Formats: sequence, C-alpha cells, structure tokens
Amino acid sequence: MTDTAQKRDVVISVRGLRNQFGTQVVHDGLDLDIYRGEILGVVGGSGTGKSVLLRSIAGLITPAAGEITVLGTDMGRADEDAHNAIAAQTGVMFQDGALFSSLTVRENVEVPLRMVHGLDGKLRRKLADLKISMVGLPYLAGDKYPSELSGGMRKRAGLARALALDPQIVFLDEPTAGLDPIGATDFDMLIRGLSRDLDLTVFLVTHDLDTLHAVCDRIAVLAERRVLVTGTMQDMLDVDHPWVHDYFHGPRARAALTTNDTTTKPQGT
Ligand SMILES: Nc1ncnc2c1ncn2[C@@H]1O[C@H](COP(=O)(O)OP(=O)(O)OP(=O)(O)O)[C@@H](O)[C@H]1O
Repeated sequence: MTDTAQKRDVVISVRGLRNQFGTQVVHDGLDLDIYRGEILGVVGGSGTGKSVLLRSIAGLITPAAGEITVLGTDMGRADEDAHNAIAAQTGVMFQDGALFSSLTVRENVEVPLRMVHGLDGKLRRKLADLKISMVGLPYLAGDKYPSELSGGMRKRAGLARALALDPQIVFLDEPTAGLDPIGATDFDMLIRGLSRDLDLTVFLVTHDLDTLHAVCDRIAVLAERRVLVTGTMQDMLDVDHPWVHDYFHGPRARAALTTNDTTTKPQGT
C-alpha cells in the first residue's frame, strides 16, 4: 500500500473474515480496506467468493468469524438501529437487477424510500423519478414492469433503486454481465459518472476486463480464500501469481488494454 493510500479515509474495513457453508470454507483470514470515493473492482476465479464477500459486507449474510466495519460501525456488534442506519447509507445492485416483478420500476425505486418517515407519496414518486432519470432511463420507464424492460434497462432500474436513499456506498454485482459491448461500455460510463458526481464509494464485483480498465481505481483479487493482492491495474500486471498473471496477461486482457488505452482512464491511487 502506498503512503497516499494509508492517509485515505477507510469506509469499509474487513479483518480476519471467515465464511463457511457446511464444510466448504469460502473465506479464511480475509482482510480488505476500501477507501472513500474509490471504485474497487473485485475479481477472482469462479467460486472464489466474490459475491459472498459482497453479501457479507452489505450485511446480507452473517460471517462465521471476523470483523466488518462499515462507515465506522462494527457490524458484528451493531444493534438493529445501527444496522438500519448503515443500510440507509449503502445500496446494492444485483446482477439481474433483482426487481420485484409485480411492481413498476417507479414502485421498485420507491421501496427503500418507504423507510423514510415523513415522506408523502407525491414526494416519494418525484424522488423515484429523479433516480430513474439519473441512471439514464427514459421517463416512461417508470411506469413499466421489469418484464417489459431489456436486460440493460433492468440493470439501470436496479441501480436507481440502489441509489434511492442517496447512499455513500454502492455494491454492484457483475453490473455488465449479459450486456452487449456497447451496453456494457455505456454502463461503465454511467458508473464512473455517478461515482464522480455523487462522491460514491463503489464495490464492484466483475469478470469484465474492460470494466476494470475503464472504471476501477483499484482492484482486489480473491484467491486462496482471501484477498491475495490489491492495487492498480498497473500493479496487477506485475503480480507473480499464476491465476493473476494469466488473468491480466491473457488475450482478453491484452484486448481490453488496447481498447481502453485510447479512452480516458480514472486516476490511480
Ligand atoms: N447460500 C449458500 N449456501 C451454500 N453455499 C453457498 C451459498 N452462497 C455461496 N455458496 C458457495 O460459496 C462459493 C462462493 O460463491 P460466490 O457466489 O461468492 O462465488 P463467486 O466468486 O461470486 O463466483 P462467480 O464468479 O462464479 O459468480 C461457491 O462455491 C458457492 O457455491
């Protein structure tokens, strides 16, 4: 870690995390820090526990051991009120948007807003429409049901819902999976723009090398049940570990490097 990184504000700290399902140990002694305002890309082979890590930090599963501190709150010791306060500061977007199929897009985005006391229906609808427009969906999309949307639109709707309460942190699980290359690039740019404009911290699980190049400030690699290494894309190219080397030096990585060398890149840490 550089001196600059050490001075930065840690908004999520994970120490000694252990996750286990039956006899299967997914994480063991996993440590990770995430800094305010950064976009952290989390990569790793299939089944290395990227989504489980996301769900642990987002408070959706309880780890077997370890400490997770989010915005200064030790989640293992926090009472229900503290958990709710953190939930209001964090938004989660799942791969397929995870929308309620019986609700319109606007009603889906209104779901978290219902937690806010004193917000009448009219204002709630206005706020939902604002989020819908922030993620680049047309105004009329608010009246549609998830089944009436394309996959990319459903992802945007899921992102609008994740942003409903103006969180400080958003968790994105494979945001570009299943999108065509143009849709994926558009979504990458949306994430970067929102992160910059809203000063969001983004925890982003992805397999998409273009996303890593175009969007992420830092990358964390999961392997051997822990975070093996963190650093910039440049740092990853120098890592002497078989999986990391193959991933970042393979033909797809080279193609992503060439493509993204011609576009604007985020500042490294
Ligand atoms: N609720 C659960 N019950 C039992 N096992 C689980 C559960 N959730 C995840 N696992 C297991 O934990 C391991 C890690 O799963 P996870 O979904 O985090 O992997 P991943 O790295 O996100 O994989 P992929 O890249 O394929 O999406 C897998 O072996 C999975 O089967």
